[in-house]
Amino acid sequence: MSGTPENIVRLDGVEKHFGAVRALDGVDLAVNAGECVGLVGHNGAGKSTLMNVLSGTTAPGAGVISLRGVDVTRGYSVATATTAGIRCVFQELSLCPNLTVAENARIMHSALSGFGWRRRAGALIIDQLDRIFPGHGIAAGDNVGDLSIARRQMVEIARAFSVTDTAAALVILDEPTSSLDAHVAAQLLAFVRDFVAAGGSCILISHLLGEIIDTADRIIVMRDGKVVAERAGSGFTRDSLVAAMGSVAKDDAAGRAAFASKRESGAPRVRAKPKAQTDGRDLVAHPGEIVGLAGLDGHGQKAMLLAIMGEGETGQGDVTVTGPLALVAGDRQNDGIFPLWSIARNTGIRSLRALRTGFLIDRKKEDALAEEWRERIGIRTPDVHNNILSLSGGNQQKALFARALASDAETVLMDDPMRGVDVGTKQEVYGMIREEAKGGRTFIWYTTEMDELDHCDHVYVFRDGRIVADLPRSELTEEKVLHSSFEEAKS
Ligand SMILES: Nc1ncnc2c1ncn2[C@@H]1O[C@H](COP(=O)(O)OP(=O)(O)OP(=O)(O)O)[C@@H](O)[C@H]1O
Repeated sequence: MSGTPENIVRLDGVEKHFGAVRALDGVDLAVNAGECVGLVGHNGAGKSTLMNVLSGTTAPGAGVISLRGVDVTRGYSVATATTAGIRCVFQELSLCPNLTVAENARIMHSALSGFGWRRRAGALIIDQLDRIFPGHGIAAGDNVGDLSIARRQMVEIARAFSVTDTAAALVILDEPTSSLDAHVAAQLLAFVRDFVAAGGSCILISHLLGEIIDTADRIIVMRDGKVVAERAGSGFTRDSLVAAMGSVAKDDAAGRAAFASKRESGAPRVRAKPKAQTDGRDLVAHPGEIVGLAGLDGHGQKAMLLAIMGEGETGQGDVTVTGPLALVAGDRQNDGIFPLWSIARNTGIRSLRALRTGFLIDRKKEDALAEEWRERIGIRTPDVHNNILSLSGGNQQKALFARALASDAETVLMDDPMRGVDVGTKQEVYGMIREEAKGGRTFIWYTTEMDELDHCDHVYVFRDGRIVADLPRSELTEEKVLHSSFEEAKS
């Protein structure tokens, strides 16, 4: 059972257990040359673990791995995978933040050694960025730690597709568009189709079912560590995919229609004017409102959220806030989780006052809060005392939501918060946000997903650090948002 030479890679009966958790429970999978395989499944289904096995970073507990028809299970490693041209774009990006873009390219491509390596590494990565993301605005000498998460994602993708001594035979992309805006995501997906047409192979992991259906030749659905469905991409609709995932997702259209948008009057809870704003526009959010921030990524939306969070002290704008705030950070790894702490401590950290007994944090109260939210938001873990890093990416994101929603914040700021969250959970969280807003909570929500703007009472479109459009929900259309996003800001 070691497949045929057409199989770039083939797995038979692969298993991986983490204690009691069966992350992979007998997975069979084959990828051929010249095809894009879509991989979908709920948060914690086992997709990233499967990718880690393929890339050689996780050794399976059982099963057979073969490359081009040859059984390579014994001693399979990162080096074996690299030599075979298997490249990965990880969900939690793997670039070194203290190095430049060119230096990060050098780390992956050992052929870039010797005299003038820095110049050659820079040329290689910039050339690939130009090919995939024309107009990317990234320079070879930029420090990766200074780049936005979207740009870091672009560098990681370009690095995986770059060719030096070994060609990229199979590129595995784990949620590659989750922090890209619609325009840049479309550039990537078009490139993937070209790469596959030229004989390359891709595994595309995503929770954005539309992009999977449009891009993948074949779609594999995982549930609880098993492959539960496999068909040609054209054989699935969004609904049949959701059903195969065993997701509880309901069509949210009814919920959205029933949601009566309103612009409240009276004293706002937040009033904020971006630093670069030269006209009279400002962002206003009243109690009970859901306010959306839109536009192409990197045009001042995150700076606006941080200016509000810092109540103007970041110097990024004029801000007036009343009441406590909480932030669901966009960069989960760097700004969101405390990686050495348990799920319970990560959930409770924004509610310390409520969790105190006397001067001390009451661990029983902290556990009770974490248990309550594990149930409410469906965090998949056998134990809330486990380290936060034992959760899948989407489940870590749910813990960050729980942290903000469980807090006493009257205004919750959300920086593209659905990154990596599965379709079923998203619908539940949308419902929770609407309920909380009905109860008087304010949400200010930056999103790169156009559909999510439909949940907002009011949307501000950003361009070049300024608000360029201000749309009540009744006037909101995708066309208007795109038009404003690309329009030059008037000074
Ligand atoms: N290092 C680890 N220690 C303990 N459990 C782990 C570890 N890595 C993964 N798991 C568990 O294995 C299961 C599968 O996780 P995996 O990250 O593969 O899911 P996923 O399908 O990629 O989810 P997501 O869509 O959220 O990224 C989860 O229950 C997760 O908690």
